[in-house]
Amino acid sequence: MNTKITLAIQKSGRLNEGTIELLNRCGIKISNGNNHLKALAEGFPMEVLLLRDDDIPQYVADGVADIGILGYNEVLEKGKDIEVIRELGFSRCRLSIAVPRDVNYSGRQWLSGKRIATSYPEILKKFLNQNAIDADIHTISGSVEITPGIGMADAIFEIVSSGGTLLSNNLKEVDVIMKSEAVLVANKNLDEQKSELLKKLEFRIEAVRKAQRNKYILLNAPKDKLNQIISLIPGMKSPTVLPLAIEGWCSLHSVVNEDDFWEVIGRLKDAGAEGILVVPIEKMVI
Ligand SMILES: Nc1ncnc2c1ncn2[C@@H]1O[C@H](COP(=O)(O)OP(=O)(O)OP(=O)(O)O)[C@@H](O)[C@H]1O
Ligand SMILES: O=P(O)(O)OC[C@H]1O[C@H](OP(=O)(O)OP(=O)(O)O)[C@H](O)[C@@H]1O
Ligand SMILES: [Mg+2]
Repeated sequence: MNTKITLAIQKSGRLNEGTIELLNRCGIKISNGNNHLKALAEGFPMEVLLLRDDDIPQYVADGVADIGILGYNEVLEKGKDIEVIRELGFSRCRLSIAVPRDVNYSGRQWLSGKRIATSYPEILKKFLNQNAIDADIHTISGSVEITPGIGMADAIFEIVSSGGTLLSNNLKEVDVIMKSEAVLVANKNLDEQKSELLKKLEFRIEAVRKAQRNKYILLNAPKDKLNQIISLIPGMKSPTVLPLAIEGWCSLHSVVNEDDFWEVIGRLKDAGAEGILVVPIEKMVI
């Protein structure tokens, strides 16, 4: 089968690094860098289009690209008829209302009659409609945070991550409207062969994401505490238990989820575990 799947990714910017890293972890290397609009991938039957992120929804909807990677915020803003396949766990941010630091923001109705600057007018429009707020939307493509300071707007609706840009422009975040992260999207009418390739890519992404969310854990445990310790780290099927050279002790190998990692470590120590080692997992297939 000679079919290739065409993936649209951001040429440069906030998504580019995370996208390339994810592809690399999936065993896919983009060969001729990012100086071209089109690149060939090694390690997967794939062609890559390097675009501005704003254009990706249209390319995917039209079928010029079969699949794409972009921020969920941009998918919502463009409102094209494309399918969101899965979240990818990078370029995490939120879209928030922010106002000058000295404003006494009493609630959403404060926005009534105000001028709000944004690069995401459609998402903002929907939010204002849902809350029955009548406000002026000023659409600009960048540097939204400077607009209140120069008297162009009373509030902004923008991407916030660390909050550093707001801080340096004397603004404060007052309302988080949505959360976003990079997502994999697809054209809704892929033929059978391309759907098959998409499934293979999803399988690789799933293995990488699972590995990122989990850690491999090795520890020594007194045999009389084994059952209690096993219940704390059940692992994929069950932990591996190996005898130690010292009588009455064994070594336990398992997998622990990153989210409850510190809590579990604390409980393992309380239960008598010693010599705890935690190592990253490269890929994880269940
Ligand atoms: N500070 C941030 N932290 C995390 N994610 C972010 C941040 N800023 C933007 N993003 C995410 O990355 C996406 C792309 O952001 P970027 O600033 O590179 O866009 P852009 O300037 O519109 O790029 P392009 O030139 O491709 O149009 C955003 O739509 C958002 O999903
Ligand atoms: O809360 P922070 O961590 O400060 O991040 C938020 C900023 O990041 C993005 O801009 P970016 O830095 O990508 O610059 P851009 O204006 O070129 O998009 C976004 O548009 C915000 O301005
Ligand atoms: Mg853009």
